[in-house]
Amino acid sequence: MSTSQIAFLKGHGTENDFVIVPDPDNTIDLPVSVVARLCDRRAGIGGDGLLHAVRSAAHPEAQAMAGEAEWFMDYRNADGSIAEMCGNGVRVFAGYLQRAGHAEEGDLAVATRGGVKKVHIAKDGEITVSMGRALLPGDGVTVSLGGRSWDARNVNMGNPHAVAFVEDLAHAGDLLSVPPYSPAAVYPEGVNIEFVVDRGPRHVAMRVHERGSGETRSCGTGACAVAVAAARRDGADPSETGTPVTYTVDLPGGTLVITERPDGEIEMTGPAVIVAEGLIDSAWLETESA
Ligand SMILES: N[C@@H](CCC[C@H](N)C(=O)O)C(=O)O
Repeated sequence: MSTSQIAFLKGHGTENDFVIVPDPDNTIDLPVSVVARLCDRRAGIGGDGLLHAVRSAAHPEAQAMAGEAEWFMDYRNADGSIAEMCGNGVRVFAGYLQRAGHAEEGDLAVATRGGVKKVHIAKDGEITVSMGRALLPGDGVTVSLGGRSWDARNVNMGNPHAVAFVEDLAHAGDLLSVPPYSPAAVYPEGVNIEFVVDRGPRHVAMRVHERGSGETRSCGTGACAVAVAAARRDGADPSETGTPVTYTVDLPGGTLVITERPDGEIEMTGPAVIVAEGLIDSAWLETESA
């Protein structure tokens, strides 16, 4: 960890919140322990995750994408673990790039561990991300929580999800602070678990327990996984009908609109908000790092 002060921003997308650390040349070392402390809501800045903003050419995991996307979103969960993708994170990352003058309204590309994501920043500030295709491995999955169990759908959006349709979101109770059980054989790297209820035609509501972060108020990849699982449950498959299918997904922190296109591409639209920017105190970093 460098001893000089480190700039940060704080942002959120439908209240899935992030500490953003701009580091164009990839000179800031962010070990697991430092990420976890920065994301700590009492002793640190606080966030569901951290977005390390690095030029693709300067990051070994992103160099191969540098020709397509100038910036790499090096995403970390709140516990410091690395994840392949973060849907809300990509929108907030694009919002940061625009604020910093690295991107303008319109189209841009962002490199992630889940590949290059195409992003559109609209005039009204809403951001649409092409999230790629969902994979739906056929594994039967059971999610258990508080003495109840549900059959769940295994959906991969670059990162793993188990989607359980439940009778009442309250069944997830306060127990979302305790990790729900899901089979390690299907998810050796852990899993994000979504609990879903119907709100109306092609309109659902969900809560999520995120791998590496606990219960969060929103999850973009989770909302995409939920929309695809709901569509298949409802007998809708755009690749068969040639017609896009759109679901509105309500989360505790806001609403995301998810469209699956006939070619399988999933588009997620929602807000991105930059709340603050400042400097991480170097004395705190040195003390805490010691
Ligand atoms: N909140 C994110 C997902 C972040 C990664 C996830 N916790 C994982 O470990 O896969 C989103 O908006 O997609």
